[in-house]
Formats: sequence, C-alpha cells, structure tokens
Amino acid sequence: MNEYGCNVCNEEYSPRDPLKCPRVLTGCGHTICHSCAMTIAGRNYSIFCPFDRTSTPIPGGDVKSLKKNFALLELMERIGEEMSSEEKTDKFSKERLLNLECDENSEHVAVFFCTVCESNLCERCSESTHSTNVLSKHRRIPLTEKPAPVVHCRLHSSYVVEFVCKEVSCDTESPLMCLMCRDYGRHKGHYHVLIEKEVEDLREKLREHLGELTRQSEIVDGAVMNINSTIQELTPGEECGSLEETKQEVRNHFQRLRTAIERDEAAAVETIDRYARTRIESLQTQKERLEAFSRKIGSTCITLHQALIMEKAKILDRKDDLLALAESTAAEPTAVPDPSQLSTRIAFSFSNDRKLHIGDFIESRVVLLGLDGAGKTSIVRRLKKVRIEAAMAPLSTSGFNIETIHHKNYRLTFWDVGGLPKLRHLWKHYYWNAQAIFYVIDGHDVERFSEAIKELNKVMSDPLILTCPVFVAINRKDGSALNNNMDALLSQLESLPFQPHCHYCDAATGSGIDKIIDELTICLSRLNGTCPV
Ligand SMILES: Nc1nc2c(ncn2[C@@H]2O[C@H](COP(=O)(O)OP(=O)(O)OP(=O)(O)O)[C@@H](O)[C@H]2O)c(=O)[nH]1
Ligand SMILES: [Mg+2]
Repeated sequence: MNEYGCNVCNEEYSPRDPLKCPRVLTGCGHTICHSCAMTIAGRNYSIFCPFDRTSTPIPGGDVKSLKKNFALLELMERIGEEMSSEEKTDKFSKERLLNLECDENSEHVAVFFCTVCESNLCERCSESTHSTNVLSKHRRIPLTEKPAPVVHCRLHSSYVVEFVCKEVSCDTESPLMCLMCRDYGRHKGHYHVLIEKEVEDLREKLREHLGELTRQSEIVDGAVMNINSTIQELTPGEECGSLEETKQEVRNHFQRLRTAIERDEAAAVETIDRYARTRIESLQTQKERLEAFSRKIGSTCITLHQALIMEKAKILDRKDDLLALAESTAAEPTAVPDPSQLSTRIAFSFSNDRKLHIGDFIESRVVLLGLDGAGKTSIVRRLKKVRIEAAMAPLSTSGFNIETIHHKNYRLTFWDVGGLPKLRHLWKHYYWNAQAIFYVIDGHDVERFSEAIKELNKVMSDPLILTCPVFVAINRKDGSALNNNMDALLSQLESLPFQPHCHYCDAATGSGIDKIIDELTICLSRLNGTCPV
C-alpha cells in the first residue's frame, strides 16, 4: 500500500481526483477515501468506521458533507512538489530507489558500484575514497547496472552455476549445475536449461500469481466492504436500512390484522345488539298481543259474570250473544311462548372468516366440484334423502344447484356446480367465502383420472381457497375398475403439492357419504375453534 493511501481500498489519495479525496470520519478521526465512504455509507445518514465501528453522522446523507483531510492534502501537495523537483535534478533517482547502504557510511544511500573494489558507494564517498591517482582509475558504474552476483557450484567451487537440471530424479536434490556437473559429474547427459531462462520463467509465473492474487484481493476487499455495509444495515438502531424496513413491514402487517380484528369485533358486537333489538321488538309485539287478549278475556269474563246473575228471561234472551262471545274469545289463538322461547341465552359461533353466527347452527358453504358425471348431484341428493330413482337421474347440471343439509350443529349449504368442460372456468366464481371444497372423482372413469387430478390441482392452487380444507370423494366404490386402478389414482393424488383429505363413497348405495360429511364438520370445527355437537 502507498504511504498516503486509503486503508480500505489501498489506493493513493489524490488532491485532484474527487473520488480519491481523503474524508475524515469525525466520530473517530480515521480517514478513508471519498469512494469508499460512498460505498460503506450507501443510502444511510451515518457511516460506521471500517476500523473501529464508531458511527459518524452524514449531514443530509451526502458523503461530500464529510470534512476533507486538509492536512493530508497539503502534505501530499508539498511532497508532490518536492519529488517532482528532485526528479528533475536527481540523475540517480532510480539508484536511490534501491535504497542500498553506502559501504563507507551506512547513513548514506549508495548510487555507484565500484567494479574493482566491489563496493557500493554514495556520490560523496565515491569521490573521497577514489580521489588518489590510482584509485580514480577504478571503473564505477551506476548501481542499477551492477552485474548480478555470481553463484558458485557447491561441488566444483571454482565453477559458476550456469544451468538447471530438468530431470525429475534431480528435482529433490540441488538441480543447479556447473559446466563440470553437466559434462562429467552427476548431471551428465541430463536434460537442462540455462539458469537465466529458468529464473525468467519462474519470474513470469510469479508475476502471473501476483496478478491473480491482486485480483483476488480486490474481490475479497470488495466482499468485506459489502459485508460491512450489510452488517450496518442489519444492525439494530439504524434509522434506515433493511432491518428497520422489514420490521416496519411486519409491524404494518400486524397493525392491519389488529384493525381487521377490531373491525370484526365491532361487527360481531353490533350483530349481537341487532339480534337483541329484533328479539325485543318481536317479544314486545307478542306481549302487546297477549295483553290485548288478556283485556279481551277480562271483559268477556265480566260480561259472563253479569249474565250469571241476570233474570231467567233476560239471560235466555241473550243466550246466543253470550255463547258466541264466550266461544269466540276462547277460540282466539293464544300463542303463548314456551319457556325455551323466552330463554335469554344467545347461541353463537364463529366461522373461519371471524364472522359471528347467531343460532344453534353454524352456517358453512361447501363447494362441490369435479368432472361432469363424477356423481356430485347424486351425492347431494343422497344427502337430502331424495328417492333413489330421483337421486340417480342421469341429468348433467348446466349451472349450479344449491342444497342445504343439517349435520350435527352445522347447516351446510352445498353449491353443486356443473362439471362439463365449458363450465369449469366458472368454478372460481364460487370460491368466495367457501368453508370447504368437496371434490368428486368418478372411480370408474379410469381414462379421465389424469384430467380429474389436473383440474383438482388447478382448484387447489387458487389463492382464494388456500386455507380451505379440500375433501376428495372417490365415488362408485362398488365399481370393479376402481379396485384395479386405485394405486394409479392414489399416486397421482399424492403427487399434488398439498394433500387433500381422501375418502371413498358410493352414491348408488349411499355408503361412505355420511362419514365424509362427518369428517368435514369435524375439520370445520377444528378450524373454527368450535365443537361439533
Ligand atoms: N352406479 C353408480 N352410478 C352413479 C354413482 N354416482 C353417480 N352415478 C351416475 O352417474 C351419472 C352422473 O351423475 P351426476 O351426479 O349427475 O354427476 P355430476 O357430477 O353431477 O355431473 P355434472 O352435473 O355433469 O357435473 C348419473 O346417471 C348417476 O346415476 C355411483 O356411485 N354408482
Ligand atoms: Mg350435477
């Protein structure tokens, strides 16, 4: 990294490039470059220091509002000026970059190499040590031109290492070899290359690795920065960021639920009030009718009492009137309510849409679907205890039938919808407020099993009935085809994304139908939080 560079991206600060301008994090005093500050801060109004996690506010959310590090900028300007003037005058700038000590004075930086004394020297020491007539003839070359040090062979010390043996067997021992090793020694006849070529190849490989590692380092640093900004967004207490946004969405969801529940509660209480008002009005009317009747009985009784003490001739004279009055009063319908009608208990239950139902029966809407001829209408007629011939009439439903049955404490309204192909696109219009789906499959119709399952899958995928229990009735249990092909049908049912409740029934004999209705009401009760009686 450069001495004056950003410690996050390792790039040099620049007084001229606005993205590389050093910005001070006032919360902790650390400095990072403008572009890193932008990446870390994102869209937030504060920034976490990447070194010590101290928070610094960003006024207006604009990184430009962070103070520039003017001290650093001035220092860089000055160093820049000094370096450029030095570069202009210093002809040994490259040698100084090597930063080798002068052999005469370790505090000086060497720029020359004396090829005779084999010493590194600075300009001044080169002059002072080679000032005599003899020494001044020594050849001194710039340090950058100094010949590379010669390596001698370990076995033949007077010979220089010139080659590298490339035989695999010599790889573990020293592969370096001199002329003697090559022509007479242990590497005789071995494949070899010049040491310079081997070194250059190695340097090339290292350069490639370096390039790759630098690229990786940029990727890793970028990832670290992204993790930092993610951590920051997920850190509680930040005003903006995904954590707060998600929490707000969750709060909004529950607020909506609370509002809906409060609205339903108010509607339920209002329903009770309305029910009580209607009942009071009806009782009031009943009471007034009974009071009027009581008054009438009273006046009739007075008339009859008076008649009892009348003279014989007079009472007989009024015989017809008196008997007619007595009989008409007695014949008037009394309609006295029995005690159960005067019970103050208000029976109620809730359906799964949180709707209050008053009365002893829980209303539930069941939508009956299935391919044409599956047996839907026959099943409903069976439930309605219609005569067998009428129940099994071969008449396809062209629209829909509605039938209501009472089962335990449920009043089930069956919407029996026609299953002909041209009617199936209308099924979805019956889903609203459905408490259950009753899907009939003709167990005899093996060729249309796949079609039946495809339509069932479509029904179950509709968001309107996602929470609805789905009951599948495999009809014509007595059919011989049913027994032979059951495995095929069951495996297709199992492949559905959600598992329906599967049952067998037979509309012709009526077997299994009541059991399905029983299961259905138990399931509805579980969902409604009520008990089937
Ligand atoms: N043997 C036998 N026949 C049945 C059974 N269920 C229905 N059927 C007969 O199959 C035919 C079609 O029955 P439906 O109840 O009308 O069929 P659906 O599902 O209402 O048909 P669509 O109204 O067209 O959708 C009728 O002739 C019924 O008598 C059964 O369990 N056994
Ligand atoms: Mg029908």
